[in-house]
Amino acid sequence: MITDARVLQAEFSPKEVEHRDQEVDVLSSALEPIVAGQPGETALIFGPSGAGKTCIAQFTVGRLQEAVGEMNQQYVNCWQDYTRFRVLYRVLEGIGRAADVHRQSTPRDELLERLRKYDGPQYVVILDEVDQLEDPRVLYDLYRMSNISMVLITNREEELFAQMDERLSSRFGSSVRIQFERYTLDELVSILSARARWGLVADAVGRQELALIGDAAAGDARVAIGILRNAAHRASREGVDEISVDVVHQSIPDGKDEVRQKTIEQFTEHQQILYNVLVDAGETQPGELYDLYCERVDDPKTRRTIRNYLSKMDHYKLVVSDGNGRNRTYRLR
Ligand SMILES: Nc1ncnc2c1ncn2[C@@H]1O[C@H](COP(=O)(O)OP(=O)(O)OP(=O)(O)O)[C@@H](O)[C@H]1O
Repeated sequence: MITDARVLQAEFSPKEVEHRDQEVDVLSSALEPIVAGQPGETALIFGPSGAGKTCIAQFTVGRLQEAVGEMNQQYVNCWQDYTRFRVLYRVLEGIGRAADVHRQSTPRDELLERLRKYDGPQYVVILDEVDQLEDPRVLYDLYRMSNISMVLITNREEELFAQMDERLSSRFGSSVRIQFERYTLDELVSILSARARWGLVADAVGRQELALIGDAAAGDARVAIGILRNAAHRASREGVDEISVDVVHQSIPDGKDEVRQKTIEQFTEHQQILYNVLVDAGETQPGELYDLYCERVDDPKTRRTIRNYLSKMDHYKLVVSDGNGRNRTYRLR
């Protein structure tokens, strides 16, 4: 049944992308000056979870690198690398200048100085989940570097700008904006068909089954691929060569659950604690949640940081079992 398991993984970066020609074109135009050795315009990509923002950014920057030849690129997930220091570290890492940096002892100014001295080829930095930065001033640090271009990705534009002071928002207010919408059912079906073609035996799944998966995924390609992956494994276990409607129905809860579980596994310690507070407390107001969270940690993050974490969990529509076999989505705002 499965001929290439990698293409059914969420992390897989496809060589061909479906249905985002316009978004690819706008981002390519923003970065076009790089072809002539100049920095590109800052691009700001926003839209809901699973709409292909990361995939399209990586695809477009990858394609540009192939065309330009000499160009550097780095992907930073600000959900994981959320401090100013860690972002600068990752940016230096992308040009091979971070090997001797020590988290405890190297001063941040030293990192900035190294970046300022960078005079190599044009360098594109993709900052994903950029609204999760603890200190958005790092965007200004990067903005001032001569050979660096930025692609910023966030779920909601307002959340990013709400954290910026006037200087930052006026700098980034003129970024090239690219809005991503949820995928339609037909679009999800063609994304899934491509994955089935690359990763499953011929005729393993029909259009009707793919449409069922797409419908359950409600516009989110990550969830759709997760359900397909589960269905393929289930069919393999059952020793059949075809994914039936029944198999799809049985795979929907597991597929969704796996995506949720993966998201939770990526949480930092404080996000994990907050998530556990949420699970234990059920439907609660954000203010109460903050107090409950503070009771469980010695060094609480600020209210603003916790609000950011909550809004992220909300975007991921984290569904938690209430222990009675029912699932419920916690309302966070
Ligand atoms: N147009 C597309 N063609 C092929 N695969 C796609 C496309 N869009 C998304 N995918 C796949 O769907 C999955 C989710 O996409 P992606 O991570 O880009 O979503 P996102 O919008 O960045 O979501 P989030 O906000 O949750 O990070 C990935 O496995 C990606 O490869």
